[in-house]
This record gives sequence, structure tokens and C-alpha cells, in this order.
Amino acid sequence: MFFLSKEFVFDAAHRLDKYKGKCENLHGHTYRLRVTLVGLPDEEGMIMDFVELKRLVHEQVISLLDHNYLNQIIPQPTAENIARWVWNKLEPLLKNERRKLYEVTVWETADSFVTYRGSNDERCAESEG
Ligand SMILES: Nc1nc2c(c(=O)[nH]1)N=C([C@H](O)[C@H](O)COP(=O)(O)OP(=O)(O)OP(=O)(O)O)CN2
Ligand SMILES: [Zn+2]
Repeated sequence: MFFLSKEFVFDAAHRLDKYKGKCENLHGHTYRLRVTLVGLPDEEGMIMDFVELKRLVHEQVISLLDHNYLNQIIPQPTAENIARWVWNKLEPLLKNERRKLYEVTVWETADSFVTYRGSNDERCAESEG
């Protein structure tokens, strides 16, 4: 099995509702996003063409989030909720008979990040973003 990843960067503003601290105030981050697929190469030797993955993630995610106010798009936009939102956007578009989305990682700062691997891993009832 192969794992294929591509990373992206976007800048956005957010605030965390009911957060007791500085993050309740409007502020921004340069977010980093990593999308990872798992699968087997096709006859061209690719799980997925990096060029096509870049196009898809830009179209479905980056173009919506970059230089935007995340609270207008994702309720309570923590790194967790952003990662799940990205997963929900991309998962149906990436799967075929040889590959599927494996994980989504969102860095809020250089040393703070969350990885999401889909609803099978979730144990809590949550509101979908
Ligand atoms: N589990 C989570 N915890 C926090 C999140 C989150 O998304 N998931 N988000 C925040 C805030 O957005 C905050 O901006 C992040 O704060 P922090 O990690 O402290 O980042 P800083 O760069 O501001 O850290 P400094 O050490 O002050 O430079 C909070 N928690
Ligand atoms: Zn923040």
C-alpha cells in the first residue's frame, strides 16, 4: 500500500465562540493543510496525479478558505472542525477502486495540528461542519 500526500497553505481569520481566552477574539493564522491518500498505483504508476490533486484541493477547499473569515463557512472553526470539513468536502471526490482519502491534517500554528481520519474513528456525537 502507498500513501500519497500533498500540502497546501492558506491564510484566514477566525474566532472561537465561548473560548475563555485570547482565541475568543478575532485573529488570523497561516494554516497548513496536508491531504493524504492511500492506495495502489494505476497503469501510469500513480495513485493520483499530484497536478490533479492540487487542482481539486484548490477548487474545493483553498479557494473557499483562503483570505476568508472561517466562522462564516465552518461553525466553531477549530483545527478539528476545519479538518473534518475538509475531509467531508474531499472524501467523496477522491475515492475510486484503487485509492481513497486516508487523512487530513490541519496546522493552526507551526507546532499545533490536528489529524482527522473520518467518522469511523469518532466516538462522540458531533455537529457536522
Ligand atoms: N484543540 C484545539 N485547541 C485550540 C485551537 C484549536 O483549533 N484546537 N485553537 C486555538 C486558537 O485558535 C489559537 O489561535 C491557537 O493558539 P496557540 O496554539 O496558543 O497559538 P499561538 O501561536 O497564539 O501560540 P503562542 O504560544 O501564544 O505564540 C486555541 N486552542
Ligand atoms: Zn486561532
